[in-house]
Amino acid sequence: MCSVQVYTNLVTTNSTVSLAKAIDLYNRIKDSSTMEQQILQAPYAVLCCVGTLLAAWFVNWVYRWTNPPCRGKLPPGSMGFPIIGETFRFFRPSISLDIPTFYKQRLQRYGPMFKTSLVGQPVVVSMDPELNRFIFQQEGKLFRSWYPDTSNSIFGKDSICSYDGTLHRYVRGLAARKFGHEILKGDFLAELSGTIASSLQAWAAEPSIEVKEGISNMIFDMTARKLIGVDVKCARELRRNFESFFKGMIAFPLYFPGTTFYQCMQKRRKVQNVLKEMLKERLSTPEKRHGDLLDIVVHDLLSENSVADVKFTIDAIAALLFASFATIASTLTVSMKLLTDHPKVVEALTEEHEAILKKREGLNSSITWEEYKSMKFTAQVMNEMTRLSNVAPGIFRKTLKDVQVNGYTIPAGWLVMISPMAVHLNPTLFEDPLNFNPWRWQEDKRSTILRNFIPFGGGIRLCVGADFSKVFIALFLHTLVTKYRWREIKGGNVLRVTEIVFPEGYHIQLLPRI
Ligand code: HEM
Repeated sequence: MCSVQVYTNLVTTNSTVSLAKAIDLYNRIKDSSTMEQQILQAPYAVLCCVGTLLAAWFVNWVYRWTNPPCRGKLPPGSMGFPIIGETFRFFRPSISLDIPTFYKQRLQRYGPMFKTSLVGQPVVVSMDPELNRFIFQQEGKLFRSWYPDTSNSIFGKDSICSYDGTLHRYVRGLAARKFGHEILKGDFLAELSGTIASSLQAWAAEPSIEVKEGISNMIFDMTARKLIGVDVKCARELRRNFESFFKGMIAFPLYFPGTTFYQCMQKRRKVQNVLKEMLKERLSTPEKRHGDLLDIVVHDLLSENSVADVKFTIDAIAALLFASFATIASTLTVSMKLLTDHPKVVEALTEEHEAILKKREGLNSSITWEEYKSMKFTAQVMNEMTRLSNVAPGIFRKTLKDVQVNGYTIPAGWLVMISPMAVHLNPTLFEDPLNFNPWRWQEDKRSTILRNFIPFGGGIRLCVGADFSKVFIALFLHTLVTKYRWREIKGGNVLRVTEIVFPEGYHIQLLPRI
C-alpha cells in the first residue's frame, strides 16, 4: 500500500489521533517506507547495471566479430553471425558439378578475394590465380600450412597438414620412397598394372559395382600393404574408419555424439589404436623385415638422429593412408560418370590405347614407362577429370604476419583458403567450365589455362602423390578402355559441397569387350 493512502486512512478512521501525531506518524512511515523501497530497489539497480554492462559488452563483442581488428583495410565480405559466421551458407550444396552459390554470389559481390568466418574462424577465401601463386611462393615466409582445428584434430596437431621444416622434408621423403617418380618408373608400374587388371576382372564378374567403393578397395588394399604390410581383410576393416574424414576436415569442432566431428574423432581413435599396436610390435622386433614403410620408420625411430617421434609417425602414416586412396577414388568416381556421359571421349581414349597395344611387342608384356609417357590424349583427359572433380576441399594457410594484398590487409593469424574448385570452374578462366572437354588441353591451346590449374596445390607443398595419382589413373583407363565397356546401373546424381558426393553412389556393370 502506498504511504499517502496509509495517511489518509489514519486521519479518517481514528478521530482521537491529533493532526500533529498523524503528521509525525506519516513522516515516520514515509521514512521507513522509503528505506524499505531503497532496500528493495538496490538489487534491481545492481541487476540493471550488470545488464547494461553485459549488453554493452555483447554489442561490443558483436561489433568486434563483424569488424575484426586490423591494421589496414580488411578484404570485402561479411563475417556473418557471431561464432557460426557463414558456415551454414558455406555448406549449402550445389546440386550439380557447378560451384555452390556461396562462392558465386561472393565472387560477383566482392571479387575473387573475400573475408568470411567458417567453423568459428576468420578466413580469407582466394579464388584469384595470381594471389594463389603468391601464397604458394610465400610458404614459410608470409604463410604457413595450417588447417582448421577439426582437420588438425583428425590428422594430429603436427600432422601432415601443418608440419614444418625438417619434419616436412622427412614426410615427403617417406612418401617418395613408396610413391615417388623413381619407384613408379621401376617395378611398381607393372605391379600397379597387375593390381588394376585383377580388380577389374573381379568387377566384371559382378552384376553391379559401386565405383567409389570398388576403386577405394582397389587402391587401399595395395597402399595399406605397401605402407603397413597388412592383408586385404585387415585393410578393408581399417579403410572404413577413413570414410568420414573428408567431411570432418571442415566441420564445426563440436564433440558430442551425432556430430560429424565426433564421428571422425571416434574413427581416428580406432585408426590410431591399430597403428600404435603395429608400431609397438615392430619396434620390439626391429630385426624382422616386412618390406613396407613401417620397416623404414622403425629404423628411423630407433636411430640416434631420429627427427620424428612415435606420435608424429603414427599421425603421418594415418594421413598417408588416407590421402593415398580417398583422393584418387573420388576423382575416378566423378570421372567414370563423366566418361559415361561423353562417349566421344571414350572413343578417342580407346583409339589412343589400342594404338599402344598395337605397337607393343609381346601381347602379354606389361605396360612400360615410355608407353605411359606417350599417352597424350589420356593426359588431357586426366587434366579435365581433376579440373572438374576438385577433390581437395580447400588448401589452407595461416598468415604469419599482416599481409598486404591488392590494397587490403590480411591480419596475422588469419586462415586463408585457396579454393581450387572456384578457380577451375570460373568461366572467365576456363571457357564453358562445366563442359568436360579434354581438347581444351591440346598443346597449342593450354599455355594460359595451365597457369590457373592447381589440382595438386603448388610450391613446396605440391602434392607428393601427384605422379602416383596420374600413373594410377592412366593405367586404370588403359585397362578399362582396352578390355571392357560398361553400363550405368543406378545412382550418379552429384552434390557439390566442398567435395563432390554421390548420395546414392554410382553403380555400373563392367562387361568384357568382345
Ligand atoms: C587425385 C588425387 C590427388 C589430389 C587431387 C591431391 C591434392 C593435393 C593437394 C591440393 C595438396 C596440397 C595441400 C596443401 O598445399 O596444403 C596435396 C598435398 C599432399 N598430398 Fe595429395 N592429392 C592427390 C593424391 C594423393 C596421393 C595418392 C597421396 C599419397 C600417396 C597424396 C599425398 C599428399 C601429401 C602427403 C600431401 C602433403 C604435401 C606437403 O605438405 O608437402 N596425395 N594433395
